[in-house]
Amino acid sequence: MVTEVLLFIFMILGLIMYIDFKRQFGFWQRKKIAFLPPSFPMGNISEILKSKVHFGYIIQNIYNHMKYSGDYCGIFFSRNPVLLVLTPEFAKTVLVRDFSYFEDRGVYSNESIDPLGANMFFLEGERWKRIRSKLSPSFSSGKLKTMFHTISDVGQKFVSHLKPFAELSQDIEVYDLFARYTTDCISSCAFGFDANSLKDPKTDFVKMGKKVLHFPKLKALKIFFAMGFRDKAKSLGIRFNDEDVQNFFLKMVHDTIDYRNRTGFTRKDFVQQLMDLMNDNVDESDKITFNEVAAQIFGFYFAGFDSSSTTLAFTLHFLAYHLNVQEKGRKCIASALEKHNNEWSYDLIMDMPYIDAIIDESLRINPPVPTLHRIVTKDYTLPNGASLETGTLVVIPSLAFQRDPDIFPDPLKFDPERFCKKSKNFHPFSSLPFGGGPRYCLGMRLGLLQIKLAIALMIHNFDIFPSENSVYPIKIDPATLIHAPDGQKNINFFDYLNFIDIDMSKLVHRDISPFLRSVRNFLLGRKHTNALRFEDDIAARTQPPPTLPDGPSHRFSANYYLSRDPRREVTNPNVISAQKLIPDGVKRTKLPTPGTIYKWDEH
Ligand code: HEM
Repeated sequence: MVTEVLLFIFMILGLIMYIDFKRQFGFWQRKKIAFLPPSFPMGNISEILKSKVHFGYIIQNIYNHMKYSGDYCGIFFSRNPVLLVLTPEFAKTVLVRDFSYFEDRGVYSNESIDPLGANMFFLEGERWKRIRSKLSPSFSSGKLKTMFHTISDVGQKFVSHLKPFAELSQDIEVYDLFARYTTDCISSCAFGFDANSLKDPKTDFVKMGKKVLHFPKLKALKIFFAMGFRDKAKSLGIRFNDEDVQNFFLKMVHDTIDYRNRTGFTRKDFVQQLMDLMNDNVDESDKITFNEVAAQIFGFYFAGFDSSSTTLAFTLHFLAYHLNVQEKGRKCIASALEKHNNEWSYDLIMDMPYIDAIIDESLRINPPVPTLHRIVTKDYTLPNGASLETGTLVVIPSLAFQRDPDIFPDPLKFDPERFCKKSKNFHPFSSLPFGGGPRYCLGMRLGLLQIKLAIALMIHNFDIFPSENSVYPIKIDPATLIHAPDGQKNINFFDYLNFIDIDMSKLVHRDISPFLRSVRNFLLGRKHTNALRFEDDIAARTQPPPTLPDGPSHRFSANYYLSRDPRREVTNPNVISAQKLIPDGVKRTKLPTPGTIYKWDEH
C-alpha cells in the first residue's frame, strides 16, 4: 500500500514537473524569437549527461545549427531559458554597449558557507564594481613590470628543469608540467611564496589547484544544478569549493598577512597590495575585509592557474606540429634580443609581435574558456521589441565564433599570420579568449606575460617535436569546467611532447640491441657507423677548403707562357710496371686478395 501511495505521489510530481517544463518551453515562442526545440528534462543540452562531449562543443553545435537565425536565438538549459548570441556585433552590444543591463555573470556561489565565493569572478553588482576598481591598478603594466623579475626567475628555473629531459630526449607530459610552472608563477606573484612545484610536483598548492576546477562527475552535476537553480541550491547548502580547499587558502592568506604584520616584512606582490587596501584610510564600509582579501587571492588562483597552463599546453602542442612557425618565432626572439642588449626584460617580452600572434592563434582555436556568461540585471528590450526579464541567462559562444569558417576560413588550421596582418579582417569581437567589456579578464596581462615568457624561453632554448604518444588534434577532456587537454584518465591521451636540445651530439641513437651491436662490430672488425641515418653523423654539406700543395703556376712571377704550354709537358709515359702474362700450360695459383681493410671510420 505504502509503495503504491509513493508511486502515486511520484507520478503526480512527475506530471506537475512535465507540465511546468512544457509551459516553460514555450518561453521563446511567446517572445517570437527563433529557438531550438528543447527536450525534457535537459532542454537543448541533453548530451551533458553523457559526459562525452565538452560543454563548449555542445554550444558550438547549437550555434552552427542556428547561426543564420539573426543576432540571437533562444535555447534552454534544462527548464531555464537562455539567450544565445549569434553574431560578434551583438556580443559587443551585450558586453560593452548595453553592459549596464548585463553586469553579472550569473554563476553560483554561496558565500555564507563558502567565503572564497566572494572572489571577483563570482561577485555581483555594486560589490563587484567596488572590488574591481580597487584591484585594477594592481594589474597595470607598471605593477607587472615590478613583478617581472619574480616571474622571470621561475622562467629560468623552468628552463633548467627542462634541460635534462632535452639532453636525454625524454618525453614530457606538458599539461602537468605547465600546471606546475603557473603554480610557481602565481604563488610567487600572489603570496611572495615559492611553491617549488617544478621540483616537487606533490606540493599542496598543485593538489589544491587541480581540485578547484577538476570535479568528479557527481560534483559537476551538482554545480550544474546549482547554476540553473541558484536559490534552491543555496537553501540546500550546495557549495562550490570543497572544505579542504577553503581551509587551505584561508590559512595560507591568514599566515602570510599575520607574518607580515608581525615582522613588518613587505614585498611587491598581490597580498601586499591587498593588505595596503585593508589598511587604507577610507570609510569603514568601503574597507576591504580579510575574507574579501582571501577570496580575491583564491580568485586569481581559480581564474589564472588552469587557464594559463592549458593555454601553454595547447600552444606548445601546436608548435611541435608546426616547425616553420617555431623557426619564425626563433627569428623574432633573436631580433628582439638584439634590440634589447640580449637581456630578458619586461620590455623584451612586450616586443615580440610574432610570439603574440602564435599565442593569439592558439587561444583562437583552443580558448580555455569556451563560452562567456552574463545574466540580465535589469529588464532589457531586444532589437525585435521583445523584453528579457531580469535573471535571464545570456551566453556568448566564443569558441563557436572562433571556429566559424565564415569568420576564420579553414578554422582549424593553425596560422599565426591571421593575427599578423596590419588590418585584421575580422570583427574585433569574434575572438574573445579573455572576454570583453568592463568585465573582461582582469589578469589578462599577467597571464599573457607568463605564457609569453615560457613560450619564448622554450623556443629559444629547444627544438620541440611531438613524441610517439602525441595525438593531433589534441584530445579534450569532456568533463572539466574549462576547455582543457585530456590528461586525467588514459595515458595515451596525454599530450607528450619531445624536447630535443639543439646540441644533437648528446643524443642517444636508436639502434639494434647492445648484444647484436657487439656481434656486428666483431664481424665487421670495426665500430659500425650508420653514416646516412642520423643528422649528427652525416658529414656537413659545407666542408673546409682543402689544403693542397702549391702547383707549378701558383706564382704570377713564375707564370710564363713558355712554362705553361702543355704541349711541352707531354712526354711518353714512364713504365712503372709491366704486365706479366701467364704462359700457356702453367697452373693458376690463388688470385691475390687486397690485404688489410682500409678503416674509413678512423680517418
Ligand atoms: C591565458 C590565461 C587566461 C585566460 C584565457 C583567461 C580568460 C578569462 C575569461 C574568458 C574571463 C571571463 C571574462 C568575461 O566574462 O568577459 C576571465 C575573467 C577573469 N580572470 Fe582570467 N584568464 C586568464 C588568466 C588570468 C590570470 C592569470 C588571472 C589572475 C591572476 C585572471 C583573473 C581573472 C579574474 C579576476 C576574472 C574575473 C573578472 C571580473 O569578473 O571582473 N585570469 N578570464
